[in-house]
Amino acid sequence: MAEAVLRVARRQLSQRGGSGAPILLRQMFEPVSCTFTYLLGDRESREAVLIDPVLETAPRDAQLIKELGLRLLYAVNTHCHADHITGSGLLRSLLPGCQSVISRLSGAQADLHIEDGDSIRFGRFALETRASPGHTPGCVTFVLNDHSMAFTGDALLIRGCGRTDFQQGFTVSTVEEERTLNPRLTLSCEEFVKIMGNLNLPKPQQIDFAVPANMRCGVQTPTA
Ligand SMILES: N[C@@H](CCC(=O)N[C@@H](CCS)C(=O)NCC(=O)O)C(=O)O
Ligand SMILES: [Fe+2]
Repeated sequence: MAEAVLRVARRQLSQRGGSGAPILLRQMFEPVSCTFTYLLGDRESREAVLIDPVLETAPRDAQLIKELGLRLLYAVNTHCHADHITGSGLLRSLLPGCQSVISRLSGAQADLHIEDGDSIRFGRFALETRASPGHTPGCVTFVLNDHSMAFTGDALLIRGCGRTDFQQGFTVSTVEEERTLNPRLTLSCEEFVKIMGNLNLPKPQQIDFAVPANMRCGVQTPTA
């Protein structure tokens, strides 16, 4: 499912971090599961993080990271995905030094487990971890430390939200837009619970093998 980048408090999609230093941002798309993967890097130190990589496109992402002269520190997951296998396990093999990351509450394996309030640092920047359960209990949102961007995974979608009935575009919007225009977020609590309990969506096609694989950080080979 499409991942949403939200501009917080009406700020334009920032190319500058809290330190006043330019940040490198790339959005990449995986067409089978319609997943957006985000690469963020510090142009000075060349340290980078990748948010929600997909197994099939991990080699593409690794190639881009090498071409840009970046050093990937973390391949992070917003949640244990049901519609695709994460690329975080493969990336730690393709790019030595990269660590896989997911929330402790996801119950999934990873090199690093994060919790609400934890910061993921890369160069002069950091992603702040905010718990955003609902779609899954372990869903987190990553907020850039200058609060210009938020990566919400499937917890909050543009004009929608992630389904709540299983396992425990240039896609940009703003928190204000979603508060006022999102058809689900403008309902009363009772109406929201009723709608979400009656979506009657089919199971994601890859769920039966994607979730078990993602509980093991995707597909990975042992590191030396
Ligand atoms: N067709 C897709 C899965 C569609 C789906 O269930 N999407 C999830 C997010 C990915 S886990 C969701 O929460 N959708 C919300 C909605 O309102 O549609 C597939 O089979 O892969
Ligand atoms: Fe999901």
